[in-house]
Amino acid sequence: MNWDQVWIDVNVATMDASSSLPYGAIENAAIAVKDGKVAWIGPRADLPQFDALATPIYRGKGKWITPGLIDAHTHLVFAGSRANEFEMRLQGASYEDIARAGGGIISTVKACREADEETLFDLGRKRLNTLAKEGVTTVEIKSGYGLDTETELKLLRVAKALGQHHHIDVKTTFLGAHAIPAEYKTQPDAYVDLVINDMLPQVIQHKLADAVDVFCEGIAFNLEQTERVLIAAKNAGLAIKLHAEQLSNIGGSELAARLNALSVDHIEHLDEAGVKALSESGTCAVLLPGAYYFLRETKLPPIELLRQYKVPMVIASDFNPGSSPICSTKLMLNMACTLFRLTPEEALKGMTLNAAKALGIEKSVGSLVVGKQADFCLWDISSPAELAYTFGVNPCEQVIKAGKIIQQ
Ligand SMILES: N=CN[C@@H](CCC(=O)O)C(=O)O
Ligand SMILES: [Zn+2]
Repeated sequence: MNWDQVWIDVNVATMDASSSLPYGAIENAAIAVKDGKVAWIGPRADLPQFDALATPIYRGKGKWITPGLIDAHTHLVFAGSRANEFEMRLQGASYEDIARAGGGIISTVKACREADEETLFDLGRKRLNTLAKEGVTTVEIKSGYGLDTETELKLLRVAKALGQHHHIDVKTTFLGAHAIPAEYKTQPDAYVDLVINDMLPQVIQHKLADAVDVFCEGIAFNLEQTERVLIAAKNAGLAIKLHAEQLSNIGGSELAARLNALSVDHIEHLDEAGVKALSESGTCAVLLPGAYYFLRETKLPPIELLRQYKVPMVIASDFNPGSSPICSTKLMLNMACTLFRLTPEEALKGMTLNAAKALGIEKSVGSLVVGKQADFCLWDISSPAELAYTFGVNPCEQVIKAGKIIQQ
């Protein structure tokens, strides 16, 4: 056999959907990589003969390999800070009070309109570096802090550039319909027209987004406005996603399911009819424990129903300055278990295979099987449950992206 690299003496949580074992685990395993892809994976004892003198061999000393982590929901290109709102909330104001008074998303919009691309790029790169240290190999980045054509395009250009200059793969999502900007406060439908007729065509023309998202909520866009944006995106051939049922239930998830969205995100207020709709359409449920924690929400997402209806559950950081200023996948895995009562295996699946599904890239990443991209991490842990169990220690020893060691 002629391989580029081989990892031996490792245990692998493959997250292979066809395995009946927890985590799809193969103990005392080996992985061979060729041309950036997994060329062979299985028990070490079955590893075919290869030219051991000509092939770099990495010995894992019994440590664990998992697929590279995928953070499927972030707003990580932003300027400014909202620590003042954190203080206001500690004095009794709610997230909605602050948003309705012109703070919240709108205050980050002001900072992003003022920031130049270089500044935004530098901020974004530091955040990607932080995620990479914790094993992230793919991240989704949304726009949505511009709310005018120029700034929305600027944020997407920065997100794209980050993907081109960083080892982490970046999937971009156009979220022009994130909030109603002050200039359109009294005419939200005219803002939706702007999103559809001015922003979206330019996003498409410059190939700036893989998907389109809308914040469907009482403080943002109603069902009808949401549907208009999602249909325009679909007609243009883009994938769609939705921020839905975060603070109330206005039926966003059922709409998203009817339109075959890749995912609905937040969904604390989702009911059984909504869960059923997701299950029928194959739409993923993206759970965001960081926002749940930071906003001190009390309504839990319907985890048991999601299990019952076999809706793929995804865990993401939602990293943003307002509702989840937390740039840590490890903490998300932990909170998915402690706050939402997911098992560590469900949480890890939510940041690997199911996260890939939520981005429409599950054919190439998300699990370790022959033919998929060789994106994986070597962790100094004694069982995969430790990834969700500990926080504040970083057991990530090596990150491999498309077969290249990008961090060790
Ligand atoms: N819910 C809407 N959007 C973001 C919040 C962004 C903000 O508060 O800046 C979220 O996913 O939580
Ligand atoms: Zn979000």
